[in-house]
Amino acid sequence: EKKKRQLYSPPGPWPLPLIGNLLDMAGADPHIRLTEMARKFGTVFQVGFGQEPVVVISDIDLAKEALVKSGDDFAGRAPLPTTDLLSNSGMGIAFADYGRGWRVHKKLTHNALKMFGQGMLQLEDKISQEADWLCGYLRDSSGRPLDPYLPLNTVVGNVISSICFGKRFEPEDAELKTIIGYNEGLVDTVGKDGLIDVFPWLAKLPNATIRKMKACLKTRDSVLNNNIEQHRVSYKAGAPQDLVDALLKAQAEAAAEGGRKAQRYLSDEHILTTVNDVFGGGMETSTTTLRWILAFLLHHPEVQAQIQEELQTVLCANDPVRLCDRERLPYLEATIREVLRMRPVAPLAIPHKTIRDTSVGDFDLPQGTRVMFNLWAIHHDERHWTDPATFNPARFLDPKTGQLVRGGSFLPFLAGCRGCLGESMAKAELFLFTARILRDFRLEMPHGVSPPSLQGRYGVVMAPDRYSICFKPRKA
Ligand code: HEM
Repeated sequence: EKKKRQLYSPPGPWPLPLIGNLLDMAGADPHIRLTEMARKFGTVFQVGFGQEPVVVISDIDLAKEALVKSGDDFAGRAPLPTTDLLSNSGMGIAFADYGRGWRVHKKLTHNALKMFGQGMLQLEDKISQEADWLCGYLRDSSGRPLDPYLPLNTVVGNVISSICFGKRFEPEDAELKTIIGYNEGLVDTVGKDGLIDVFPWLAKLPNATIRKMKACLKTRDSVLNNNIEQHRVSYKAGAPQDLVDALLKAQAEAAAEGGRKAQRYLSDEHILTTVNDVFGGGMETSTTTLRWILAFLLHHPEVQAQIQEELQTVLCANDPVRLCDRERLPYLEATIREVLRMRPVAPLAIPHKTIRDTSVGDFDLPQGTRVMFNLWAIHHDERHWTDPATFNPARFLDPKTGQLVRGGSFLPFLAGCRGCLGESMAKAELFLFTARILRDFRLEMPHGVSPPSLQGRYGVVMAPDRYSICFKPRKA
């Protein structure tokens, strides 16, 4: 049916030689500029990052058509200098091109997440344990101003670490601090100095971003290698206890089979890159979303109060909060969704590439086309949302029943075979941590300080600036 229609090349601003549309991109964050361009050129348009044209999709139905209905047509990744450095030239999951290596690692990791947490009570227990620790830590602050960055990073990091390495850390732990430190450094450098990724030859010149990145990667490799080596010693054949065990088991099986799979897809470097993707993909994203949630609640005490009332009505006094309570706490869920809508931590997701000639809407996309999904534009689409710039959790609720409504122009984890690997884990963390914090504490700004800016700094992870909160205990 697609073949019969007349298809066109996506429209877009006229590119200059060499620099393409870089001048059109200047002066604002890329997701904002690209949203403005979509208003002018349409929900599928083309823009030149240097000499490389990129097609930008800014409509929920077309995004779903590309990601879900068109199967794996859009499931490729294009190499970029900074992500190549991060991923040892496309190993692991997030920055690996479509193909057997990506599939092997995504499947192994997906299964390990299922086995060691996700989808099972075990994950809920791990998060609840961390929430106990978190609430204890916040209580110890006795309502004095506290920056939630470190404690949130600790609990989120511990959930991931227990799945990857089978261990957790205290916040003062030197290894945890090193992990948080290099992750922060990588978030600060990957994809940030956009020019390096637009003009790859720049990466070959002396360059502060690349230098910083390489230093972080050196530390990362040594921390992860240490843990992997310890597992090599402790792993009992046949009984994997965590993700690293599961990857080592797959490596041993592939080696026993002979052939080239072990070297081609399951070398030590491959294993390291996958573990890094799970830490990298899971830590800053979830921590940052939790920091956005708290920031919005500081601006909207009425929303905070309504969530607390809902928690009080639905849960009995000292009952633990459980994942199965999500259905009964629709306003809390709606608030989390509203924050994910307004501040998608990855507003342009990760760039995709078409793996064969294909189409989206009325447009023709040859094999190898770079494609970006503009989540910011999709989440702020005025055709779907009234006053998209206004924070209003109730937009996710049916006004008659008060229950959550599905769908909407909303895709914070993307979709399809390239979609976020940690979606259920992230949702469980956002729900349980937020519920526990709000059940135990009233969030207040320190005296005389205004609530944190909701502007956000653009980067691989779009984050609010650091801020402090007074966590006032709600009950003895
Ligand atoms: C609030 C938290 C999170 C958000 C908003 C988020 C969002 C996203 C988005 C938008 C993508 C890009 C998908 C694409 O390009 O199609 C992605 C990919 C990914 N995420 Fe998440 N994520 C979160 C948490 C996590 C967690 C906890 C993990 C760890 C298990 C994780 C692991 C990954 C991986 C490995 C990928 C790459 C998938 C692939 O390329 O096939 N994410 N995530």
